[in-house]
Amino acid sequence: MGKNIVLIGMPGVGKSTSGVILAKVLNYDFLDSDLVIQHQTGKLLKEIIAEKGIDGFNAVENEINSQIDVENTVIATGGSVIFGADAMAHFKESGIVVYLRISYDLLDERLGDLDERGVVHKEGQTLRDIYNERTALYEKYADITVDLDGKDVAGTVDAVVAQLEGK
Ligand SMILES: Nc1ncnc2c1ncn2[C@@H]1O[C@H](COP(=O)(O)OP(=O)(O)O)[C@@H](O)[C@H]1O
Ligand SMILES: O=C(O)C1=C[C@@H](OP(=O)(O)O)[C@@H](O)[C@H](O)C1
Ligand SMILES: [Mg+2]
Repeated sequence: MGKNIVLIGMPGVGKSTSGVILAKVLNYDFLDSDLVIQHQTGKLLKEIIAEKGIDGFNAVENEINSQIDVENTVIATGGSVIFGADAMAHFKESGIVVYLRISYDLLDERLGDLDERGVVHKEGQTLRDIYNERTALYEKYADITVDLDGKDVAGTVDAVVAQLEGK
């Protein structure tokens, strides 16, 4: 079975944008797990968040990601997937987990309004809080970490390919 390449990282780092190009370069398939969630539930992510709240969304995200059954596929996950222990265990087993890391300052510049963007967070959490809480989890699950600061999409893809070759 050909292992998947599973992209994790903060929203706005380019998991979806760079992921599809990475798939072309590697001659892999591409899957955006946010779209799988929307397809399976028949709802937009923001509708699920509005209806079920953050914990409810994370539960749906965890369950659907745990059941993704593909191979030789670049999977762009949603930024909050790391809150789902089952999903991450599944991805660790069936893929190489690649953490696309961005500095806090660049993320702050890149992300617009957190609510508009649908970033799941608790009431009152700042971007700094979210960044710190998630960084520990991204690091915990990463097989490979690629630093994105100063890289455009092509540079990101090249850096991921180079690190995968070393694996
Ligand atoms: N390396 C990059 N440099 C600058 N902008 C980028 C880069 N990667 C992605 N973007 C832009 O950031 C936005 C969010 O990218 P997206 O792929 O949706 O991120 P994610 O899936 O990680 O949330 C898009 O507008 C995209 O064009
Ligand atoms: O990080 C987050 O809280 C989220 C990121 C989104 O995906 P991207 O990381 O692709 O933007 C999407 O799953 C949802 O809006 C929640
Ligand atoms: Mg995405």
